[in-house]
Amino acid sequence: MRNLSDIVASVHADMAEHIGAGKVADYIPALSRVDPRRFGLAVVTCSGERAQAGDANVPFSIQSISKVFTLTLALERVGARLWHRVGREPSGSPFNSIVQLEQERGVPRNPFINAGALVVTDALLTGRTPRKTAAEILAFLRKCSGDRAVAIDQEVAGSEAQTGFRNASLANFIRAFGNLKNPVAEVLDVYFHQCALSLSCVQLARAGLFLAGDGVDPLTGAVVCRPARARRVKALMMTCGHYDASGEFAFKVGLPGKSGVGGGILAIVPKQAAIAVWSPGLNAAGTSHVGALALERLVERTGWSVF
Ligand SMILES: NC(=O)CC[C@H](N)C(=O)O
Repeated sequence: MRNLSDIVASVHADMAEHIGAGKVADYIPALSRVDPRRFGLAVVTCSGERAQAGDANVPFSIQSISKVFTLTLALERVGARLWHRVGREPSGSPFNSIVQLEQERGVPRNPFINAGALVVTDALLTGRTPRKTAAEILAFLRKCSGDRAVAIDQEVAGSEAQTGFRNASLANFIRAFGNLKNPVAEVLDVYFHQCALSLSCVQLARAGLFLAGDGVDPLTGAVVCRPARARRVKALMMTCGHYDASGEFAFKVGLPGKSGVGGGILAIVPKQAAIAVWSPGLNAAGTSHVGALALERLVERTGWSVF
């Protein structure tokens, strides 16, 4: 393999003709204002090697990528009991779909669709206030990234609340089946704050590195979760991380990944590295168009596909 920095630079160069493609999320002003020509890429390996390109130090809204971290936290807190309340199968439906919830009696298909993420957030909230819960999620991201500067964008959180009618519907529907334990307003409050976490590619790749290290941060030795948990979170990222485009991402990239409508993607190379890419233009499934393409090229050149 060529030098990692050279590969990352070559992927960045190859994206020049694609940058700007896709549709920037426009459901809230703070996202619609983002320049579609932004592109960042960061890689951190388990041996501490780092490479980055473009806007890799510019913070962006990680949105649904936060679901990877809340799932890890909730599993640590409530253990396997969580699986009585949320499934582990791909949904084949868009991230904010409600259709399966009625047929499946309020048990969401998986923790990465919005319905499932709301149940996971509810599990984190039990016994705590929304404020404390959001603060714990933020503290977890700061711990994983090793960066105290990681923050929640309060403007994004506020706009999510003003426009979150779908999420409110999902939460009320789940609550009607008894699968939310806390008041809907509190669950939504925490969920909107976790979606508003703001990290750069460098911070996000670093934060995800414990998943490459089987639950242990390979650079500090800190234990984040048990190896089996890290393996399972990665399995779900592979099968469900991109909603109804998860099969396509596995086919083209071949890594466990999680997308967010802010245009970020976190991808994990088991035992080797964590990668974060950011380009705000989305495909129809809400995954960064150029981000997915950049990962495809990176994996071709590193041989990092798990398949
Ligand atoms: N896919 C996403 O990133 C969705 C997150 C968005 N805030 C929502 O809940 O609708």
